[in-house]
Amino acid sequence: MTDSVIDNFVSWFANQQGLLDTSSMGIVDFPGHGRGAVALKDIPEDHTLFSIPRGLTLSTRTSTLPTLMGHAWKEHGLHEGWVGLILCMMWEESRGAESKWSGYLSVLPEKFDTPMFWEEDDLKELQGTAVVDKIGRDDAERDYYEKLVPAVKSRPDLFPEDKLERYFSVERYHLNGSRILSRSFHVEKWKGEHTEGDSDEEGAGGAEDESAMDVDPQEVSAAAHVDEPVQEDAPGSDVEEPQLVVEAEEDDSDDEDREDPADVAMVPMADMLNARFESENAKLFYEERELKMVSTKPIKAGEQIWNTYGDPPNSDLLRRYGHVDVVQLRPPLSGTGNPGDVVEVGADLVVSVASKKVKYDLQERVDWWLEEADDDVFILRTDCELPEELVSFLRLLLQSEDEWQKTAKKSKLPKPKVDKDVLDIAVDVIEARLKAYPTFIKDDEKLLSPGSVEQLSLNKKNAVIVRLGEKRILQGTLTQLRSQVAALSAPSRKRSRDDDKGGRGKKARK
Ligand SMILES: C[S@@+](CC[C@H](N)C(=O)[O-])C[C@H]1O[C@@H](n2cnc3c(N)ncnc32)[C@H](O)[C@@H]1O
Repeated sequence: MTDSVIDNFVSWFANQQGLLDTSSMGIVDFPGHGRGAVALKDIPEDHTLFSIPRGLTLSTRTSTLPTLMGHAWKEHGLHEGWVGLILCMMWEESRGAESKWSGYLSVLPEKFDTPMFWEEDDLKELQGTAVVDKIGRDDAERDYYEKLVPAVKSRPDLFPEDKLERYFSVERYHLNGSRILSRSFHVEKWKGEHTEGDSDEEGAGGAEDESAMDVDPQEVSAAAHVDEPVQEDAPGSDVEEPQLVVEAEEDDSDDEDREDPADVAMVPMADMLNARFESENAKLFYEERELKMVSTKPIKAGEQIWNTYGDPPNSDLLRRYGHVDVVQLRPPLSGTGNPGDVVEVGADLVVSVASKKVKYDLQERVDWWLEEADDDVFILRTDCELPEELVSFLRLLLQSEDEWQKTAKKSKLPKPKVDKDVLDIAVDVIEARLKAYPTFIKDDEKLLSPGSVEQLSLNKKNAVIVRLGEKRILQGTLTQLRSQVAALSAPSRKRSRDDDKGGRGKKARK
């Protein structure tokens, strides 16, 4: 990206009433990271680096397209998921300089390194990882053909024939979906805010967010902040995952997963910041009329200004952003990788391992578990502890018929207490999970070693880093389990209270 492109973007931002402290922050290329923000001088904590008027965010609330389409917006299902925002982005782009966001859209990426765009040969390298089943290309495409195309065809006045191929193709649809996946924020309305054009017809509104009701200025300081990304499904599914979440601090609603698609917004300038595990030194806050990027730590001149993407595992970083984090790992793991990595262990794998060990049928208790605990995936982390939910599930599967009848009667999940039987079966489960990967740890370490890693393409290298991170967690968990088995088997040793405890010692949910 040349300086002039960035200069044009910065001028556009200023012309649209965005305020950038150009003496404190610059935008430069960071090799391997694309563009990012750099501190041009020492910046104290709590300094506003830039602010963005709400009307400059791009969402289905701020684009005029939903209003222009009227009832057809909802009739075509554009008020659900990301398809509406994708269409707004395509339409704004098709308007060229007439669009308020032309200076922003022209700096958005035209290419992604995410697995959504990989060839089969590269995708094979991810076998066994949490990425494979979550790419969601088919779901996304269904929305394109079933909602977007009929909507576009119904309004040739808005979507002229000669612009369809260039701006409204399925390729542009995926590209804009990936722009949302890697750069959008969750921006809620200000409390009590009423947007002109908003009505009970969800998504029918379209005017800019400037008609907010009067808010006590005191409340401005209680602004909410950008928080962790929601980790859910891929674009095209019902529940979406904006890159970053701005949420009201006091809002603890149970419904937070069911986000309003109108809250998903592209935020010019704020999406220029990169992120790295636990490196955050700036964060986006929202107020009644604007969003502000504020330093959360002192930043030295020359340092990169980092936002947070919520420190997700490498599987999610790769799938959503196209990069991975490699930093120092913490004990019990060693070497480098992403301390936020996880391994997903499906309940179906656990059941298939258990069913080889027990003589009774497990279906009834599995159905009960799914009903009561609603957990069909267990998450192992880099602490290499058995998750308490998995311990509780294993205990359930190992219960005698009598015990199981009592459990069902009490309607209470088994306590996550580890004993030899649980440990033995947990070892079998982890060993079975390791078999999902076609290569061994030593193979991956060799591929990433100096002299070898240079031969790998970026996609292959990232895939190996993701799967190695997961395998190290499994191997570390196996090591811990085996030492627990050895401790329990040692006849003379008095067991400590810790030997008895599974996972992190908390009670299983319920
Ligand atoms: C919100 S944008 C940040 C700005 C972006 N670098 C650009 O050039 O426009 C997110 C994208 O930045 C890149 N990125 C962010 N953090 C990174 C990191 N730690 N390492 C490599 N790439 C990173 C990834 O390509 C990601 O999809």
